[in-house]
Amino acid sequence: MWRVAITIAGLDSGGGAGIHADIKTFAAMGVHGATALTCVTAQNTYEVREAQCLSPQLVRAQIMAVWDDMGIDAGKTGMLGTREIIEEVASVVGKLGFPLVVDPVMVAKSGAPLISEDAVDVLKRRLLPVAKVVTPNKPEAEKLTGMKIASVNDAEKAAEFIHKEYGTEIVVVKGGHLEGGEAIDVVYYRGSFHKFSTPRLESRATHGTGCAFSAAIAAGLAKGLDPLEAIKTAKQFIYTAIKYGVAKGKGHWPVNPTAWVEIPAERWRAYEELRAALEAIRKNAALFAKAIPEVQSNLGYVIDPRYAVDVNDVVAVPGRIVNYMGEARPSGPPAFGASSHTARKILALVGKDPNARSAMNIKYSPELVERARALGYKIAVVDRRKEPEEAKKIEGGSMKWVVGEALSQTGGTAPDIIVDLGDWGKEPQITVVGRTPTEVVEKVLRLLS
Ligand SMILES: Nc1ncnc2c1ncn2[C@@H]1O[C@H](COP(=O)(O)OP(=O)(O)OP(=O)(O)O)[C@@H](O)[C@H]1O
Ligand SMILES: Cc1ncc(CO)c(N)n1
Repeated sequence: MWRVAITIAGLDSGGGAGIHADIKTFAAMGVHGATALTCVTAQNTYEVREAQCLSPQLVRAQIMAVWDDMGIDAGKTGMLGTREIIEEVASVVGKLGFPLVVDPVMVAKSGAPLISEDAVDVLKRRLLPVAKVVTPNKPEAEKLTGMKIASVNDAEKAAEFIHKEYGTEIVVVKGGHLEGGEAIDVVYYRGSFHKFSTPRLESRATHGTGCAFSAAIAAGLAKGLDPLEAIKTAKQFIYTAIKYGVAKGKGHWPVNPTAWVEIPAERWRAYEELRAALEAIRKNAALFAKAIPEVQSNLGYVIDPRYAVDVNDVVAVPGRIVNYMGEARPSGPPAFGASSHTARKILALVGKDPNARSAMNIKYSPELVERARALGYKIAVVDRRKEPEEAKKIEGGSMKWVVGEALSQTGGTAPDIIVDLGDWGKEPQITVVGRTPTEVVEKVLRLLS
């Protein structure tokens, strides 16, 4: 069943915070997102240049238009801009009664005010009493309580104070601005405290964290989750969104709410692509058997490089592709993290050329190199005997060296094949490179036919 969540918030033209972050979050969390726009900001990752708010009547009309048509299962507020808009929103929400998460946005990450000075009092006295959840960060909680917050203990005191003073049922004091190796959020709910924590990320992508976090809680409430369950999921969600942030802009980079669904989707796509390519090898098993070297073959594929971190993001064949009685055979179904050698080679490749996401090692022979030349393949030849001792010592250093050496011969983009002439105790090999495993398999097939 579809649920509807509404964001009552401002527009950030840079797409990092505000309604963009909220709508992406709603989509990623599987609820239908509706919007009541409050203000437009001309903003990017490092500054707010201009802002203009709509009339309170128009904000109300947007909420009512959604309500009268689809109903609203939960909502959140972000930038509200003026005291008049806050009063209007408090009045509508008080009347309609859907669960509301208030992110008491006061200043942008870049430091610009997003609410007028005289509005804070209206927010406290009018909006917080009709809200189900409020999610202040440290400076906001300080402003709402007049307390100084330097520890988890202080955060607990502030959370309880906010509940008692303004009547919001659930108070989440966020730990993004506190010190320590963990980002700890403190929740006050029905007379008890709860802590939700993740490792603190050293990340530049913190623009829109509060927006996406409160939207994720609202999405959970819209789906009918228990509030603590909604907050717990939102915490995992925001961790992923910060970790895989959008590396764009000169200031605080935008968080990436879609990482939550894009990463699992990417892994599935990569797995399926590899499976299809292995099927093609099976169909030509006798031909491929001729290309299997002593160390055996592997075929790997890395997920979208925006999300690839290590060998666990490369899908390959566990136990490699072997020559069994004259037929090439994967020794098992593909798995992530199944190869070390091939995976590190692909990670080195994709680090230099984002299109070089798949590779397969096959047997070396001068005839195959000749055939590649005849087919017009782009070829790089690497002499391992020239590899500096330092490269050999670093974990994964050899692979980086081979790939660096190869791509320096082909002007920075990956060749179709890398010929590795081998060294003492190292079998010479050919690595066939492509955008997808299917492309790699086709390239190998053409070489062998
Ligand atoms: N560096 C970090 N590593 C891990 N989690 C973080 C980090 N920074 C913030 N968080 C988490 O992200 C969520 C949002 O918190 P934060 O304090 O950043 O909100 P905010 O300051 O209101 O954000 P903004 O105003 O930029 O939208 C919280 O759950 C917080 O613990
Ligand atoms: C429009 C808007 N809403 C909220 C924030 C808080 O991050 C921002 N920077 N811009």
